[in-house]
Amino acid sequence: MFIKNLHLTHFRNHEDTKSTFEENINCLVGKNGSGKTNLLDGIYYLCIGRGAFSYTDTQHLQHGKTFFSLKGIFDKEGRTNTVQCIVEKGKAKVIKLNNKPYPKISEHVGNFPCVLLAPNDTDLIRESSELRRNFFDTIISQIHKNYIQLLIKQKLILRQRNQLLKDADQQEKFLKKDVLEIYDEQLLPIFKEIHRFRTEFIQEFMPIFSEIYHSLADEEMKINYRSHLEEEENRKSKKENPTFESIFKGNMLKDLILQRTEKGTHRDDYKFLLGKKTLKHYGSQGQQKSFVIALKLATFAIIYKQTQIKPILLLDDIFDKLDETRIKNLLKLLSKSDFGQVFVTDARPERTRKLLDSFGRPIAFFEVKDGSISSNL
Ligand SMILES: Nc1ncnc2c1ncn2[C@@H]1O[C@H](COP(=O)(O)OP(=O)(O)OP(=O)(O)O)[C@@H](O)[C@H]1O
Repeated sequence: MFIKNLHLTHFRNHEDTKSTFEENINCLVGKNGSGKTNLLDGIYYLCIGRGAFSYTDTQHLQHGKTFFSLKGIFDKEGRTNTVQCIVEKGKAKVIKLNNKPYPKISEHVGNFPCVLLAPNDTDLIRESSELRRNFFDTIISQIHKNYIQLLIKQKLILRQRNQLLKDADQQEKFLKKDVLEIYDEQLLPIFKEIHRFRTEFIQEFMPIFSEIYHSLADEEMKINYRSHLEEEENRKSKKENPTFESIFKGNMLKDLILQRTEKGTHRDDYKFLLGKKTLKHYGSQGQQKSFVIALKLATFAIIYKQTQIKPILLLDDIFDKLDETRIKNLLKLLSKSDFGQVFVTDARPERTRKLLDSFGRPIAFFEVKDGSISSNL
C-alpha cells in the first residue's frame, strides 16, 4: 500500500501543500521547523484518523484558521482509494473514504496501516503507562477490527462507573449498588477479552521484536506485559485463591474512596527491560533509541504478517543520537527487509543522501520549506 498524492490545507504550518510521492523511498529534507514532521503527521492522520502526537485537533489547526482538511490518494492492492479528513471548529470530525463518510471514525482504523518512528518515541520508555498502552492498543487495533470496539466500550462503562462512585461521595450508603452491579457485569468480560488480545499479541510480537533488536545491537531487551488480571492467574497457579472477579469486587470500598475504578485492564502496563534492569533507569540514550526503533520496525513486521498489507513507514529524524555502528546496522536492516513505501526526514540533506545511497532502492528527494514542499529534487 502507498500514498500517491497528499493535500494538506491549514494543517499546522502547511497552508496549502500538495505533493505526489513515489512508491519506494521518499526523503524529505529541510531546515528545522520547516514542516517535515507536520507533513508526516498529516499522512499519519489520514491513515489512523488522528494525529501521531498528543495534540488536540484544534492544535492541528493552522494559527487563525477555523478548519483543516487532509486529502490522500492511496494505492491499495492496485486500487485507488481517496481518504479525506475534515476538522472544523465546533463540529464533529468527518473522515470520508471515497467520498463516503464513515458512520464511526473507529471504522477507519486498520484500513490504511502506518507506522511512525519519531524522535520523541523514547517517551514510551520514560513516560506514563498510558502512553505504552495506547501504543500497543494502536497496533492491535490495526490488526483486529473488533479490538477498538472493546476499548471504546471499556472507556464508556468506566466513565459511567466512575461517575457513580463520585456521586456516592465516598459514602457506601449513597452508592447505587444495583447499578454498579450492572456495570460490573458488562465490564468484567470486556477486561478479560482485552487481556486475552494483549497477551496473545505480546506472545507473537516478542520474537519478532527480539530478532530485529539483535540485528541492531547485541543486548538482551525484554517486554513484560503486566495486568491486574494476571494477579489472578499467578494466584490461581499457586492455588492460593481469588479470581480477578473477586479481587475486583473486593476492591469496591477502595474504589469508593478513590472515586475511580482501580483494578482492570485500563491500568495495564508494559515493562521494558535491559537484561533484568529497567530500560528507563539503566538504558543509555542510544540503547533507548535502538529499543524504540526495534519496537517500530517490529510493529511494521507484525502488521504485515497479520494483515498482508505493508504499512507506510514514516521515519522522522531517525539517525539522531545513534552511533555509526547502529546507523549502519539500521540501514542494513532497512535496505534488506521488505519494506514498502518509506518516508525519511532529515535536516541535513548531505548526510541523508550519503546514508541513503546504501539503500539500493530508488529514492525521491523533496525539499520542505516554510510549510510547503518542492517537487522531486
Ligand atoms: N498550529 C500551527 N499553525 C501554524 N504553524 C504551526 C502550528 N503548529 C506548529 N507550527 C509551526 O510548525 C513548525 C514546526 O514544524 P515541524 O515540526 O514539522 O518542523 P520540522 O521540519 O520537522 O523540524 P525539525 O527538523 O526541527 O524536526 C514550527 O515552525 C511551528 O511554529
